[in-house]
Amino acid sequence: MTSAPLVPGPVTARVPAKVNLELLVGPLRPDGYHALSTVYQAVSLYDDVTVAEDEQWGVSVSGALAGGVPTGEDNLALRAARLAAERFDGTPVHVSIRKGIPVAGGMAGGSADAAATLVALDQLWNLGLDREELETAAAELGSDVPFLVAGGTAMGSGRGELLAPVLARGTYHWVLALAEGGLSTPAVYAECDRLRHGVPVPEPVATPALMAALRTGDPHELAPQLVNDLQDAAVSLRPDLGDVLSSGMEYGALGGVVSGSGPTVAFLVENNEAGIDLAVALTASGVVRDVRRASGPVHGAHVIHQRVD
Ligand SMILES: C[C@@](CO)(OP(=O)(O)O)[C@H](O)COP(=O)(O)OP(=O)(O)OC[C@H]1O[C@@H](n2ccc(N)nc2=O)[C@H](O)[C@@H]1O
Ligand SMILES: Nc1ncnc2c1ncn2[C@@H]1O[C@H](COP(=O)(O)OP(=O)(O)O)[C@@H](O)[C@H]1O
Repeated sequence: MTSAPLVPGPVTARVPAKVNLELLVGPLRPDGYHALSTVYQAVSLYDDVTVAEDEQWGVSVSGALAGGVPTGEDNLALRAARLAAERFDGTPVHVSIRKGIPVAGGMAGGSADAAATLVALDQLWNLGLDREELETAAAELGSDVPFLVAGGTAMGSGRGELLAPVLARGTYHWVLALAEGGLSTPAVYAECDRLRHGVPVPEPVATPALMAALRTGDPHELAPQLVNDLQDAAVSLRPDLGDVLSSGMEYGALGGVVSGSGPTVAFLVENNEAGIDLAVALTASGVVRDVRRASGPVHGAHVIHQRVD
């Protein structure tokens, strides 16, 4: 008796969001990107991305946060799948995304989906890619895609795609204030350039005090080191973020910073209980649309499920 050939079943990868603990923005480079020195931390808000063999390329998005995500060729996960197919001789897949990461929120949701797609296809197509091969493909898709493959806490240089490990002890607790609508990353970088016009901008260098704070594992040490050179630009485009930042501090956050290009604001709190208190206070205040609690660091994109058909 001959049995039907085994078809590889759909593979699901889970991928976290990120916050930038430090985001130092250097001069605009000739290729249109800014030189960066950043420290990323992966935090426990997740998208789940499933890839399945199909007759044609496609992508679908579900979940309460799915609004605003493109479902055509612009979707970064679909772009990741097509890039992987070109490079590794793959056939069409359908990508299904369950969104738990705010869209256009400065938490790298699209980049996360691209990272998860690469990791899931590595398994679906049995490619056996090593970390370097995954991160090289990731860098072609966006500056912070390699970090979403890596996860943890890491330093990013170049345009953000060159990663180096950072020694971080402990677990940090975050309250994330979500905003109505998103901010465009290129628009925020452009506003940063506009605000700094005529001011000399040095090459960015990671702050030793931040690295020292991360080695202590103490959120009180980390809080004063949180810094984002895009924050003024994000607040300039969205002045309501100024109120969000001051409310969070008033209600007991140890520190607060706009996440990446915003408009999400990340508040560092002492522990889980303090996170619950701050989330309740911010929600009751009406200054934020919605809040999420998260902790970090967590792992980067990883396979959580493969169905065997
Ligand atoms: C600002 C950051 C901070 O981590 O995150 P988000 O807020 O988007 O999550 C990143 O730099 C976003 O990285 P990513 O979203 O991957 O950006 P990319 O697709 O590579 O670039 C989109 C556009 O952002 C601008 N850009 C991006 C990276 C960089 N180092 N300099 C830039 O000027 C450029 O205008 C570029 O065309
Ligand atoms: N899979 C995806 N998830 C979210 N946004 C996506 C995706 N693919 C493309 N995009 C586009 O990327 C833009 C930036 O989204 P996102 O990566 O969530 O934010 P940010 O760059 O602020 O971290 C969105 O406005 C959306 O148009």
